[in-house]
Amino acid sequence: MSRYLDEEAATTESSAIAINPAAEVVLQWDDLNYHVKEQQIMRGISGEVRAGELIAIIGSSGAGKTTLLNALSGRIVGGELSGNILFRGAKRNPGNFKRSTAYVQQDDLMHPLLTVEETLTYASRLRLPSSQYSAADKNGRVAAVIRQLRLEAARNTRIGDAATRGVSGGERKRVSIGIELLTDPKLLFLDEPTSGLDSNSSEMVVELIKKISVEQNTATIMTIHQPNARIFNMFDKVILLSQGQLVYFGPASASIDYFASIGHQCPMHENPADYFVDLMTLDYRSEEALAQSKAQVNTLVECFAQYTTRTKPDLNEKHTPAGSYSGSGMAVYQESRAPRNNWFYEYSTMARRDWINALRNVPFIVGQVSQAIFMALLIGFMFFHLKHDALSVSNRLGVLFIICVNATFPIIMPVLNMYYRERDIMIRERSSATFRVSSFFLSKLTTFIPIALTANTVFFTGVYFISHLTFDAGKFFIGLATFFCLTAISVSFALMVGSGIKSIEFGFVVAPIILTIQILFGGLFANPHTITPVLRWIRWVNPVQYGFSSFVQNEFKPLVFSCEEGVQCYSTGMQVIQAYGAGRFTIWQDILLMLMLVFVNVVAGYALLRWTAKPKYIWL
Ligand SMILES: Nc1ncnc2c1ncn2[C@@H]1O[C@H](COP(=O)(O)OP(=O)(O)OP(=O)(O)O)[C@@H](O)[C@H]1O
Repeated sequence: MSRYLDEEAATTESSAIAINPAAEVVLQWDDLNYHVKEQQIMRGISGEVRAGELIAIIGSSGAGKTTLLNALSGRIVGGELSGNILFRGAKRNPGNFKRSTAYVQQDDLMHPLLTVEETLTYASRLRLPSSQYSAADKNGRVAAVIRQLRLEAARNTRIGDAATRGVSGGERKRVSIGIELLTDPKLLFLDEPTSGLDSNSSEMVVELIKKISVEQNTATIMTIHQPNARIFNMFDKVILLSQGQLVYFGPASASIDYFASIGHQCPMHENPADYFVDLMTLDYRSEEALAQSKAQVNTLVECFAQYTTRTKPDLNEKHTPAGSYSGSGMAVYQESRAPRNNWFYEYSTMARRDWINALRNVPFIVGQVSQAIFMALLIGFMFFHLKHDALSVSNRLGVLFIICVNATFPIIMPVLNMYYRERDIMIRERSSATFRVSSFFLSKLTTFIPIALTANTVFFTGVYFISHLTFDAGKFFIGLATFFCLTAISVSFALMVGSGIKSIEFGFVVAPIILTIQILFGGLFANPHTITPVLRWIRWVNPVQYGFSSFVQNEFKPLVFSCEEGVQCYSTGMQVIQAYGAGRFTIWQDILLMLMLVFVNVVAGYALLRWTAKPKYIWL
């Protein structure tokens, strides 16, 4: 089969790269077109990549590099994609394709508080099936990747982020690549692996990618904006794109001769990539310049189209895939499915990682504990040493209500914030089919709830004793149980909002609105029985009301108050309970209903996360 410029290049003396025509064709694509609404973003792109080859997609900004990479890696969302893509000679099956390939995203989304070694170790535990790799094998794989990517010196450095200094940009990129290499993929995609790196780090990263492609016989496709000459020479082949169209696809070493043959001789000392990108870029400085550059791009595209009509690859031609495929080239590729780890192993690995992350998150822990202590002192002294006179009724109600409110905002907002950050990492990890959504969700729940409970026990105990609510062990523990339920509802509510609403900005608008409604209808400001029937249903789903009702009954039931003569006041706690509509359910029923709300939030959060985290990719 002919392959664009391979044959000529392999025989030209100027070709520095030995292209192996016998290497397995790992991915072939033919006549790829992509539109979004009326806009045609990619037009008639064809090509292929072989085992051990490194191909770079080069073009100016907006040329369609990422779109092509996403189409090839099965990550196109929205729009209309047409054409043919074959993986190892057969049509792709999304599950198997994801497991045999790896994709290094442009943004290195990783847990900032883990060290390089920990990051790779947890990734190896989650990605490599325990049925095939023992713990020692997994550690061996991590050690090999650390060596291969020259990360020895940084192995104990934390990844870091904008807030905390960690590894350098180049090391960070190498860790991202390392995570993907753990599974020894047949096909590796990298989106702008050099973006944001200085020239030395960029060269080192591309050199490593090249070495890995050769040593592991991996077919590698990467996008790159404008490589320097040394990087350009490391590519086996390049795909030059302009306006979503192919200007050149063939060996990097043959590109200069090709452009010279169509009248564009690259000057001696100019970087070929810069020269080609300049030729392919539209010039918006004036109308005339734009028309000229458009005409030039059209000519380049036409020249290449004419050149390749003679050598167009035939996608129905069979290759020899390592996996089995049946029938014609259009069969679905069926490489044996990689087994998953069992659920409990996945969950315990993630829970351990989450605990490390949470405990190292000093601002989160300090914030939770210090707000608990501060609020305990503030509220405790605001309602210091409650008496049993008429005035103490409203104070008692006030302190109980504030305890409920303190179990909402101060817990939900930080948990939501942390969850959003982790959810993005999870979506990146899930795009390589690393683990189940259920183990991720439960691991988050079982990390956040104990942390929130510990900090808030300090708050509840402080307020309870400083404000002198009824000193009775039974009452204290019932109050604590009520507070625990409210805390668990808040954590599960934060996870539900974070799972259901993809946009952080929108999530941070919706959550406070719902909380404000819960507080307004919580039972202190309006008697639940007198609320208009149109809004009365809110009480069924309002944890603040169940919590307040439970606290009020627990505190007020046996109390009597001394009323001054001639002044109307509540003389017994039962009168207060009735006046505030707090006795609709018993304390235990309130607690049970709160536990049911936790359950509903957890189930809804899990279902929403499954739905929102499910990639909606278009497949060919
Ligand atoms: N889903 C989409 N909806 C609308 N326009 C899109 C969509 N996807 C891509 N485009 C447009 O298609 C063009 C190519 O985008 P793409 O991201 O592939 O370019 P690129 O070459 O990777 O650019 P850069 O180097 O700046 O990342 C751009 O003009 C972009 O705005």
